[in-house]
Amino acid sequence: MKIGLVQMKVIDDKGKNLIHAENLLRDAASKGADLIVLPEMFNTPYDNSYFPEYAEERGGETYVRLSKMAKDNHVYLVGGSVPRREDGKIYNTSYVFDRKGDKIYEHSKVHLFDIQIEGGQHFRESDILSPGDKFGVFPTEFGIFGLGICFDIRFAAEFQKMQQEGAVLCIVPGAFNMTTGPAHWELTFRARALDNELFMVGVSPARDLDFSYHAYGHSIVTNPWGEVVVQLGFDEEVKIVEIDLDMVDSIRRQLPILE
Ligand SMILES: NC(=O)CC(=O)C(=O)O
Repeated sequence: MKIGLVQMKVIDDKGKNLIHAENLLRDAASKGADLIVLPEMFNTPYDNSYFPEYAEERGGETYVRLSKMAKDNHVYLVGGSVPRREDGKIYNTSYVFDRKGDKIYEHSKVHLFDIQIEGGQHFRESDILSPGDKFGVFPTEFGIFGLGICFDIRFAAEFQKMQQEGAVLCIVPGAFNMTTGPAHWELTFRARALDNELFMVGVSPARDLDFSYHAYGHSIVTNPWGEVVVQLGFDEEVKIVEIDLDMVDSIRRQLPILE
């Protein structure tokens, strides 16, 4: 299968972010992508101060546009994530659409990004966002896939559970930063892939020094042997990556740790 990684720049204008995502997604689809992944918080700058203004209910403008992008381009789409409003709370939510534009799954970030690294990054998503309460998997024509959002990747047991529920590939829209990115981005994607002998796909926003939060970029695909299949730089880029999902069974047979 071919995966389109859309490492896009995100600005303080939801309408322009949506148009930009549509254009980049069309480009990825025209190059043969079956599954396209957008970054964490792709319609808003990644900063607590923007989330209330950008938040929409499920079924809002961003949701409708994502569904149309999937249908018009006949692709599976993991719509990065967006601030979602429900019952007076805001969640960091990722919607997944199939080739017909039907929503087949959604995940709200369970483990919120609250860190205080001495001399480095500070962030408290929980000042504004509420956590999701579950992880799961969803079927596709290629096999069963799992989904987490950014900080969720640090919780190995959640990915082990997705593997036990049949996942052969897990997708993580994420926005690590210039403290955690160089230290842990590649490491966590390789580790979760190797622990569970599956493919991992991570898509970040491109870095933009005009905003308070400097995303690491480096969108990545890692394989069941724990290798990096592809890793981008920090700038905006659309990349198509071909993977062979038969590698999952092959590695699990040769190195039967999951048994
Ligand atoms: N956006 C995030 O959740 C960032 C993150 O997980 C990190 O470790 O950095």
